[in-house]
Amino acid sequence: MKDLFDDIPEIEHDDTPHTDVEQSELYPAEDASLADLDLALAHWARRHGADRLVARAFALASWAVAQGHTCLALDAIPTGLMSAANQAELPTALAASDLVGEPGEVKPLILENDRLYLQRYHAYETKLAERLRELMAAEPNPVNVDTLKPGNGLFVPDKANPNATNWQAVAAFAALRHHFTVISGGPGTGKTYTIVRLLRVLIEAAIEKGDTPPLIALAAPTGKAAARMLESVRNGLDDMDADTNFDHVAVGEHIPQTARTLHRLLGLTGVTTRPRFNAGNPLPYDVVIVDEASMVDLPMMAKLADTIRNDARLILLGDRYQLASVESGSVLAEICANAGVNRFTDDQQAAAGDLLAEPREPATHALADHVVTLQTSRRFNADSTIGRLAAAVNAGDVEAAEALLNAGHDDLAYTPRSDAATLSQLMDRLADDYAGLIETTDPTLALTQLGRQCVLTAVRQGPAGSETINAGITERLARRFDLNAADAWYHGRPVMVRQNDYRTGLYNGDVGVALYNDFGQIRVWFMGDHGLRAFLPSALPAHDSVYAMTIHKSQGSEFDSVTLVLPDYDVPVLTRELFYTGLTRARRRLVVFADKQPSRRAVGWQAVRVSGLAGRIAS
Ligand SMILES: Nc1ncnc2c1ncn2[C@@H]1O[C@H](COP(=O)(O)OP(=O)(O)OP(=O)(O)O)[C@@H](O)[C@H]1O
Repeated sequence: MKDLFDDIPEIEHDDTPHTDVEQSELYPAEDASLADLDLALAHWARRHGADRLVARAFALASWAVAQGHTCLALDAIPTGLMSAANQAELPTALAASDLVGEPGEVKPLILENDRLYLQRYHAYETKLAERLRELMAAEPNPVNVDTLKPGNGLFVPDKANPNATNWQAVAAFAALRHHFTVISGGPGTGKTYTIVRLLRVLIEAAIEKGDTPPLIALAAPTGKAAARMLESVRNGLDDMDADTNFDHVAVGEHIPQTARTLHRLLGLTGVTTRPRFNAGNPLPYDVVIVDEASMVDLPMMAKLADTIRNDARLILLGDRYQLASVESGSVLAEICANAGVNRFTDDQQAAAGDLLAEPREPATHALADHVVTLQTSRRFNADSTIGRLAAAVNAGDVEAAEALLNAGHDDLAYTPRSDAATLSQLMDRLADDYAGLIETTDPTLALTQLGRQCVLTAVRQGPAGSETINAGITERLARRFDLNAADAWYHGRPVMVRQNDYRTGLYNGDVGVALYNDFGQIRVWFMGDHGLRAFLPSALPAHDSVYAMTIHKSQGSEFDSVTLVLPDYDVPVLTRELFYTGLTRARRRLVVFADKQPSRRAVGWQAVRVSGLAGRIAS
């Protein structure tokens, strides 16, 4: 069988000097936002016969991907990147170019309905949509869903509202009846709770029939998220222990004791972009569950869907409102942002019976029956200000968000300033908190404190950036404890790993702490699946100090207490999704430092990523 990406040629890198094209001819100096890679692609196009306008379109298509879009919307090119006059001529130039093709053609650029794609991204998008449609079209072997029904013990009706639809049971129902399901929900809405019960039904059904129980894989986009997923699944199994009819041993032994990164799962651990597993060599698992799916970018999701056997189940868990992946695409949000969410076809409504409390208008959308959003957070009850703030931010309700911030509550404190003087006072206070790390010699205590609190920032640099806050706290601690400022490794230094490292088993986002041992040597301690692990500083992959981290880096992590610092000036990254993701990292207490104007703007501004995925899946 052919590999999904076999017929997509890479654009070759050509190192021959190219004096024939003047850089300034293509890119006036003010085009600072175009990166070297964008420029290199345009030069490649020029050398392969593209005129200036088409070469520029190559650069812009590459620029669009770097901005997180999967393609360039021709009707929304910033005039700073291409003049209106050139934009008017662009469609004719593209139509005349040999380097630009239609869908189905093998050309470096593909033009489809005013969207211009680098061919690879067009292929990722079309193949992913095609693969999801294939998975959605097939019906798995029937599993008895009676155990999900209210009163049967597995999904208990909500005491406050016993007659309402139990969306957790409906999510399990959807996943039992389909090969592709998305279970979306905010923090603590019971995504893992649902999955553990769903796996139990699948495993028990197989055991009862005398079949081999399903082979299950748990995976997440980052090592940190994978570790959290595993912990939640273990907790979920323990919770289920309260149920006397449950054979923990029989079920538990078929639930994996590891959760892997997607890179690991697919065998993408080298420098190659081609995974070891693909359509021709699919994953051996019967059920693949991916947590924190909002962080999965388009290329990874396409590769993942490609590896799922036709008779296996792919279940994505995540929060559709969170920040999308740093790379291109916002696959989860696109799948969830359509008329299919919590909507069911006639057929499924009949099968669901009283799982759906009231009859609903039958849905016809391609994703109907496949996407279920969980509604009730167990972490944030109705009185939780963090929960209400999260809802207001999601709804883009600036007034409600502001009222909550200003009202003052036990779980939420707000300072409407984030100027340098205010942040300096904040760093004084934080240095007091983090002094505990320097005073302890116990790695478990130190790591527990680091899991309890964190400062999250919108940006890395500048007065309200994570680098500045990290440096400020380090400086204060160095003064107070008379640390050697030149020594990067001081007792109590918290660090965060910046890249996946399969040699040490340390992953991007893992947090450790440096402590002197009894022999006067520094060791950096991390909590692994099987307990504490210590490393020599020189053995660590790339890392940074981590009193503060960016909200992007915090995805997939949670802390009891979060201090959220937004800059007092506008930055493009400051969007509703960023604010929501940052504030929902807090389990119990949130402290916000944010100037009024930028935070108002963030709540009102939703990030939009140009992509054709939703339309393709629906079509
Ligand atoms: N129906 C329920 N009845 C009782 N407790 C529940 C129910 N659903 C979830 N919980 C509890 O709520 C907590 C959060 O659930 P869970 O970890 O499954 O949520 P999640 O959506 O996976 O959260 P996260 O955002 O952390 O990924 C857990 O302690 C779980 O046991």
